[in-house]
Amino acid sequence: MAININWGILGAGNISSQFVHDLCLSNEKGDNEVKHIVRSIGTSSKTKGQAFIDSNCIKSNNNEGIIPDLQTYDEFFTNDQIDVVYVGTPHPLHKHQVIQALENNKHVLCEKPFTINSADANEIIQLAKKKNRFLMEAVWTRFFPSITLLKKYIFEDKLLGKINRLFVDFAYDADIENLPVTSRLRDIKLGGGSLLDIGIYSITYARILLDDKVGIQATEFDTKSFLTLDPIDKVDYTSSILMKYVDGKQGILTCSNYTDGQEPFLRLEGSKGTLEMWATNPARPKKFRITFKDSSDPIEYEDNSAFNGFIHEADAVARNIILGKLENDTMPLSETLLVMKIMDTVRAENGLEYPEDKS
Ligand SMILES: NC(=O)C1=CN([C@@H]2O[C@H](COP(=O)(O)OP(=O)(O)OC[C@H]3O[C@@H](n4cnc5c(N)ncnc54)[C@H](OP(=O)(O)O)[C@@H]3O)[C@@H](O)[C@H]2O)C=CC1
Ligand SMILES: O=C1OC[C@@H](O)[C@H](O)[C@H]1O
Repeated sequence: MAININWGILGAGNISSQFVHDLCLSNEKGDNEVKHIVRSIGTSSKTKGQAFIDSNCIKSNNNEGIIPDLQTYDEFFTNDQIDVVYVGTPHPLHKHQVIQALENNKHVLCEKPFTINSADANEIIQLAKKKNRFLMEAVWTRFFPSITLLKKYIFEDKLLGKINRLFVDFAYDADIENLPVTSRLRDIKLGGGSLLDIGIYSITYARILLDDKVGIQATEFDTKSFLTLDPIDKVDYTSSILMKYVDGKQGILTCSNYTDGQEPFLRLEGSKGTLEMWATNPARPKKFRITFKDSSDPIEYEDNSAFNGFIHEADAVARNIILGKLENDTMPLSETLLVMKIMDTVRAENGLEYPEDKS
């Protein structure tokens, strides 16, 4: 079945570029039943928006004959050719922009973290229900083929046996000291710090690999945590979370903006074997190896496709919308709330408050 889906891309920045790259590549290859059409770029600067179109090679021949509109944010939300808005702006803007999109009857795929706290997340989830629109947090990691395969190996085939521990470290040297204080990584008003930006992935891996359930069906767990707050910026650049599930298995989940992490960035230990994962960007699970205690042949997997990996979530969103679904089974809104609540708890334990927490 051919599916056409019309995207509006909000914010002509880094992640929107990477997302749009995959949509255009998919159209160019021509072997996807889903045609992703970029209808509009919502941007604060049309010059920047034009550069975005040029540098990402959005052309009529890879965009179903369409040259996207360049629109101000206000024009963008009332564009009636847009089916679904992709929100690719800094974290604190997400809430208001998701509300604007929903109020204009658009479906929404919103970048992680969905909002700054779970109360705000809940507010927009309720609005999406009221407006009868699809809404999802863009946790692209969950949609990679490697993750589907790993869940089968771990939970159905039980290749690793009984799972005992998971170590995940998302760390890269962001050269914080030399970034302008207005950078979204540093500025508390732009949701700066590591937990909401990259710690969310360490938590996501724990949710994927330590629990075969998702959202409201999740297995019970407990957490303890440490954040180190920068005395000047007042946000965290180092975060450590311990997670313990009711059956005793533990997650040791860390992240840092101060240092490049070691490879493999992830190790899952079971009674029969060990899973390790490698990635230049741990959000993209493109390579893993499972080794066995009984010396049977290891299982190795590597995804060498030219896609960044956003195509998997984009296809899932398009299919859900065409079917009239309001949320996605792989990344339901209750899972967003669950992860947001973990981050609320970690922040409360460590005194990290954003302006949004006070409103
Ligand atoms: N899924 C993933 O792997 C990744 C997700 N992200 C998420 O995407 C979001 C955006 O991150 P990223 O693309 O790196 O950020 P960028 O700063 O590169 O881009 C954000 C864009 O948002 C727009 N914007 C609107 N208001 C502001 C403002 N006050 N300050 C800065 N930008 C503004 C700008 O677009 P314009 O000028 O066109 O209006 C800007 O280019 C974050 O929430 C982040 O967590 C980020 C990286 C990877
Ligand atoms: O989501 C993300 O993944 C990759 C990181 O480099 C980036 O800061 C973050 O937003």
